[in-house]
Amino acid sequence: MKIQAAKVVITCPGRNFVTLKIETDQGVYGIGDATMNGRELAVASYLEDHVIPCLIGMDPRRIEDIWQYLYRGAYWRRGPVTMRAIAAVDMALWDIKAKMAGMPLYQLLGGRSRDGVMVYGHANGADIEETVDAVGKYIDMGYKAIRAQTGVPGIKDAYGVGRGVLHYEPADAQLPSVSGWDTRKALNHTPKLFEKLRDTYGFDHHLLHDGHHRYTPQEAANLGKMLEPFQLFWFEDCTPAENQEAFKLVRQHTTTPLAVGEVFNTIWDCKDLIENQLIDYIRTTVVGAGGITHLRRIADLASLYQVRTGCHGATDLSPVTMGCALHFDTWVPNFGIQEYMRHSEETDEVFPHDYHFADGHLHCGETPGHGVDIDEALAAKYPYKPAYLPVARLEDGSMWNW
Ligand SMILES: O=C(O)[C@@H](O)[C@@H](O)[C@H](O)[C@H](O)CO
Ligand SMILES: [Mg+2]
Repeated sequence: MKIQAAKVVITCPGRNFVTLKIETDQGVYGIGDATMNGRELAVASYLEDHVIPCLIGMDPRRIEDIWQYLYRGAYWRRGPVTMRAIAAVDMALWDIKAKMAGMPLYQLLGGRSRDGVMVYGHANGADIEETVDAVGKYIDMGYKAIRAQTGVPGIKDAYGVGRGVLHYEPADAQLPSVSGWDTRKALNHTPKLFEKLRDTYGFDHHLLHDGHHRYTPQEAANLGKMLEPFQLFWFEDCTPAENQEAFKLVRQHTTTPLAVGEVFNTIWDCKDLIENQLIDYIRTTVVGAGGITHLRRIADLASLYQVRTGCHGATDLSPVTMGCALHFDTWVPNFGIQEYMRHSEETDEVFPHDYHFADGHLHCGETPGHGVDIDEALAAKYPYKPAYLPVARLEDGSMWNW
């Protein structure tokens, strides 16, 4: 069996997606996601110019060997571009293998560990009242877990506050828009949001919060401590994690569970955090961290230390990643939660899929493969549009972490 052809499809049904399609000499094809929000064309070129020429003629059944070929063979290891390109190939090859086996992907991974995948949605609002209403809407839709973000008085476009209710989309400008940040104001405001949420809805639902890399370790520890009475499911990206040691300081001071890893690419980025039990949830996902083959390794390492998975699932991760993640989540023994930001209707039409939401959970389908396809004719109707994520500046103009 041979890989006969492969191509990259770029489409923008509301936001940009980069998709790899691998075709075999036996008529079976597989699909993989290679989207990197705001830097899409870099991965498309990496695949078209440097990966596809090597794939032609290879045996698509050799998933592990091809993974190692692309990782070791590049010499330049790791990084978001390389690992997304490898991830796209890996997803497509697992799709092909599962289609050939006539099984849904989770069966190949080891079979079902749970009936459904608990997901969390994004509730946000311009102020506390709006966010409290938004959380209520998610509860009404059946969600068991909800991430809550709110506008902060005096901060321009605080992180996580979108314009739409269900389809919040941060990458929306031809050039990066400038948002504001002020740690003091956020520290004053955020605990009030969670106090109000618990007063209004009680303690039956899981609540989550994303710090989006804004705090220093000491500030993160302070916020984690202030949030303890409200029993969060997790406090995410409380401080930048390039320096994994930084989490020691946070950990020493708070029992609020910590989640990190949506910007990680490999097991090496999370090794120290996991081995030192400095986090509770690892957020690496299929597209970001080298596909199913590598994500499985991260999850196995994490399981030794009682760290559970919490795959990133924002809208910039295409339905192809979501499909793969749901098969992974259905199997992985140390599953924690899955993020689920809904895609627009246009996106769902371009990527027909068999997963569905019911009762606070997502359920992968039983179609052989990962269950997500691409309608290329429809994709062609939505050409690529440059779109950047915002940047953040402090009041005095200094750059900060968005
Ligand atoms: O937790 C999250 O979902 C966020 O941190 C993401 O929305 C993130 O901002 C985007 O994926 C960036 O592309
Ligand atoms: Mg996040």
